[in-house]
Amino acid sequence: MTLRIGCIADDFTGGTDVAAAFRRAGLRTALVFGTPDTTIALPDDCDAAVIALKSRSTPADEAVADSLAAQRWLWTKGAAQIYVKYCSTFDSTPKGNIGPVTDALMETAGSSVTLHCPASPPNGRTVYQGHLFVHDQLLSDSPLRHHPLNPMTDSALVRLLSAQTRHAVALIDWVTVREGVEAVREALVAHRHAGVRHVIADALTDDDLAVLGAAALELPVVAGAAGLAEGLGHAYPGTGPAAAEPLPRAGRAAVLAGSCSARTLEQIAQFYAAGLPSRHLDVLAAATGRDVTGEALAWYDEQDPDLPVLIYASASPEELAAVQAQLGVAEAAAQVEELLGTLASHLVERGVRRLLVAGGETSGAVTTALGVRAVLVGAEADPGVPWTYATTEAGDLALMLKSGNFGAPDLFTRALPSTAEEAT
Ligand SMILES: Nc1ncnc2c1ncn2[C@@H]1O[C@H](COP(=O)(O)OP(=O)(O)O)[C@@H](O)[C@H]1O
Ligand SMILES: O=C(O)[C@@H](O)C(=O)COP(=O)(O)O
Repeated sequence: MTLRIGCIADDFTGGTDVAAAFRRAGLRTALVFGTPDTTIALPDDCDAAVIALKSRSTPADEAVADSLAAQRWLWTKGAAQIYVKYCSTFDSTPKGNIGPVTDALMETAGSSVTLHCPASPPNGRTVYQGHLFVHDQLLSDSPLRHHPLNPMTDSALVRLLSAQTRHAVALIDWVTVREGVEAVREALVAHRHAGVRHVIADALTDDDLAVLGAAALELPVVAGAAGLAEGLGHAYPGTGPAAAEPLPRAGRAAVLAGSCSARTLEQIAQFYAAGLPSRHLDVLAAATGRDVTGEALAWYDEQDPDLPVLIYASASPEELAAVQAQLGVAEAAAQVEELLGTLASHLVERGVRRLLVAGGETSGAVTTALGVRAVLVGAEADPGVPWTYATTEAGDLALMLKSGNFGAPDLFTRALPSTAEEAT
């Protein structure tokens, strides 16, 4: 098996997002969680493999080391091109990690120029004159300016990336992108001759990203969000729509939510409003030693097995601030991850076979607890939110890992219909 493309994603849900993009482009795609070792085997006939790391907010030297290890592994599988997947809101700080990781991967690949574009039009992220927009707002006016780890207070991508690399950064503007593949290729060559290493491109639509993907096909390293990955995927010869995999239907369905993002809170409210069973986890009580997991499992055992259930730690901004003030941010997060990871293992042991997880960090905790290292990527329920298929010690599992802000408000109820609804 030889991969057409290998991808390194800087978080787990970013990994599912980009894997879904490759699949949309017709590539049979595998997703691996964490730096792979020799025990990880890819399914046969994969065209693309995504390694999802937790390198978005780690110290830059760790992110570089993990990414280089992932690159080495992807090379052993034959990947000729490496795609660096970061967040469509360019989540990073002046210390990194987008600049240092991309520089290191380019250096080992012997590459002198790369193309970047964080646009992801289905999720409202576009780039114009090198400025990143989130729907109708500049990134720096959007809620991302309040991000707890990397507040995005600037929208100018050339300036943001210049702070993270000692190499020159420049822009290919939208007018050039609209001129087509040859114009972009020529601009890339001109920038390379001028000593520019990182070229950021404007993109407003998927068509723009298709142009960029075709122009970047020969570059050893390309970087951006899921949109450019799809553009690249479409540019590979002989790719076409992938067949949908069947969703395992036998077994119960559950949602575990640890994201406190506005969209996840809406999805929780919608699930509750539909009259479906949901239970909130008391994080403060867990921190005092109460058996919150045991109580939640006893509650689960009493529910109608034909209905999906929701168990969540997710909290409103006020509630979150109160818990964090009492426990500290790290301890609060550790409590939540321990609760949701343990619950995931117990639920799968009890027969849950469709599991939707809301939140990037939360998804990391759940996959780790379940011992899931590699999955095959299936159909999307919403843009960037695919079903994936895993094998666990307890049996086969359909797993949906959702980035906090992704998915329509009715995602939970739509993705996990009750057994009676499915039968109709
Ligand atoms: N009730 C709560 N109290 C304190 N922290 C919480 C609570 N619920 C969730 N968290 C924390 O909020 C963070 C949510 O992050 P994550 O799962 O990555 O979601 P997103 O994708 O929305 O960023 C996690 O670190 C989680 O531990
Ligand atoms: O590119 C994107 O927007 C997503 O794939 C992503 O990385 C979102 O980040 P989290 O919400 O932290 O999962």
